[in-house]
Amino acid sequence: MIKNDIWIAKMAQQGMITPFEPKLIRRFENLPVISYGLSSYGYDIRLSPSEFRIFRHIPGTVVDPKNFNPDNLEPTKLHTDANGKYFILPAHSYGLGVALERLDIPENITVLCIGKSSYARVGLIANLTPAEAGWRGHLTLEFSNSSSADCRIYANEGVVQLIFFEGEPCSVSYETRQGKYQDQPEQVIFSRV
Ligand SMILES: Nc1ccn([C@H]2C[C@H](O)[C@@H](COP(=O)(O)OP(=O)(O)OP(=O)(O)O)O2)c(=O)n1
Repeated sequence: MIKNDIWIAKMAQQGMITPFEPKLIRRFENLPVISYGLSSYGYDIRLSPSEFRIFRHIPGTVVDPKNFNPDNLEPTKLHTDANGKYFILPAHSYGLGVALERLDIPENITVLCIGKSSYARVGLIANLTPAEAGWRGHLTLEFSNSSSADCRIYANEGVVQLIFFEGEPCSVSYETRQGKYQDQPEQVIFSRV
């Protein structure tokens, strides 16, 4: 069953989401922000200002998830203006960022990471991915700008929402099988095999 705000707040106190914001924040220092924090049946995490990378084509090469070449993912600059701190994802491009929050997923919970409507409305698609039972770390977040216009993506503000589902206890969790993306730090982690 999908977990509610009461359960999410209780588990966050035990370390499931760090830092944790117990209500949905829509303004910060009197300025509107892309919302983050606890919602009725989920939690909206923020984009870390630490790093954002954008795919670029290197003529004569093909991106290989089994043998990833970091040259294909170029770091991009963090900008600042009166509206906040932001990265720019160019039109029709794909970029990777990282979550500001550290997660520690319980052994009987699966998390779905899905997009926020405000970004969906401007053409920014967050790739739909799971965080598995027993996984810990900072999520690597994947975005595609499907519109023909460059788009801002704000750091320190809401970027992706998490939905928590409880299941019967599993026999092998991400922790017990020692998954390769366990304990991700607050930086973009490339595809591995
Ligand atoms: N946006 C996301 C979604 C997930 N993860 C982390 C948490 C997941 O538990 C872990 C593995 O996710 P998948 O099972 O989708 O990845 P793979 O199947 O490719 O890897 P593995 O073989 O480790 O399961 O990656 C992440 O960093 N960023």
